[in-house]
Amino acid sequence: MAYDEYVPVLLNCRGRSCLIIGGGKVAERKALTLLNAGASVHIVSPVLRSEALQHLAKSKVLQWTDRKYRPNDLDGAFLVHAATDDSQLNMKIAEDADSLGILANVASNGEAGTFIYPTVMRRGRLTLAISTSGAGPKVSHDIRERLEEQFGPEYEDYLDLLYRMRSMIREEVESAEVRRRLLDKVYRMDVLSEIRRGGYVPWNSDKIKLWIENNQEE
Ligand SMILES: C[C@@]1(CC(=O)O)c2cc3[nH]c(cc4nc(cc5[nH]c(cc(n2)[C@H]1CCC(=O)O)[C@@](C)(CC(=O)O)[C@@H]5CCC(=O)O)C(CC(=O)O)=C4CCC(=O)O)c(CCC(=O)O)c3CC(=O)O
Ligand SMILES: NC(=O)C1=CN([C@@H]2O[C@H](COP(=O)(O)OP(=O)(O)OC[C@H]3O[C@@H](n4cnc5c(N)ncnc54)[C@H](O)[C@@H]3O)[C@@H](O)[C@H]2O)C=CC1
Repeated sequence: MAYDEYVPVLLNCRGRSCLIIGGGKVAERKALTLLNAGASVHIVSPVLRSEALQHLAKSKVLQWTDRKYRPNDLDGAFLVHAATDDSQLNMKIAEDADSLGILANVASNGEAGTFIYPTVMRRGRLTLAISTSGAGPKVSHDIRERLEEQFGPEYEDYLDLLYRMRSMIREEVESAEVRRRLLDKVYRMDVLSEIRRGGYVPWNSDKIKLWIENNQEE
């Protein structure tokens, strides 16, 4: 059967205005994802059925407008979640958003929106995102659990070091050829095993600088 092939991207939502219509279980899950990413979250819903959302609204971690959806709620939004328990309304919200060029996720019918969520596993900067393109999110969940065993917490320290080394090489080494040589060596370093064995001490800037100086030759 034909289906849409989604384009996987990682969105930077920090400081961006993200709207959620509805205040139930799905709204809660999406709000927490967005808040963790530093987004500015606005919920429009006559009631907040989720207790977590009630606390977040009370403490002003997110903005709550306690009434039903109106089309002008979309003004200025970067993206919107149509997460009410009224699937006709969710479709209408997605249409309104699309006509304004605003990204829309539809909880009751993923295919009607412009984006869907994968299930996500994080290890610091490592993000593994798994999706069945709407076939059955439980399968994505089960695959994530298997990957969690395969990719341990050591990736966080490892990618932190990799990030700092790559940044410093890009900043400090002018020759593209030397940069390439250094990066080859960085990727070949077996820091992961060292972290797994225990006793790894995160490298400071001096140690990274010294390593860069000493590894420029073939
Ligand atoms: C298309 C998509 C759109 C989107 O939400 O972006 C979508 C749509 C729908 N989900 C439905 C049901 C459930 N969704 C979950 C859970 C998750 N759903 C997520 C993503 C997606 N769900 C996108 C596709 C992702 C993919 O294909 O991989 C996860 C991965 C991420 C997240 O939500 O953050 C998160 C798991 C996090 C984790 O545990 O790892 C559970 C389980 C639970 O609640 O615990 C159930 C009940 C069990 C069941 O029905 O399978 C229904 C039917 C509603 C109805 O019956 O009315 C629809 C509507 C439809 O199918 O179109
Ligand atoms: N995408 C996903 O992962 C999942 C999607 N679903 C679907 O998502 C829908 C929502 O699920 P839940 O969050 O569990 O529902 P829920 O019943 O917990 O919450 C629905 C919320 O929508 C609000 N609402 C109703 N009419 C509104 C309006 N006119 N304007 C603004 N808000 C309005 C209600 O006040 C309530 O806060 C379900 O109907 C189901 O089809 C369900 C489970 C998972």
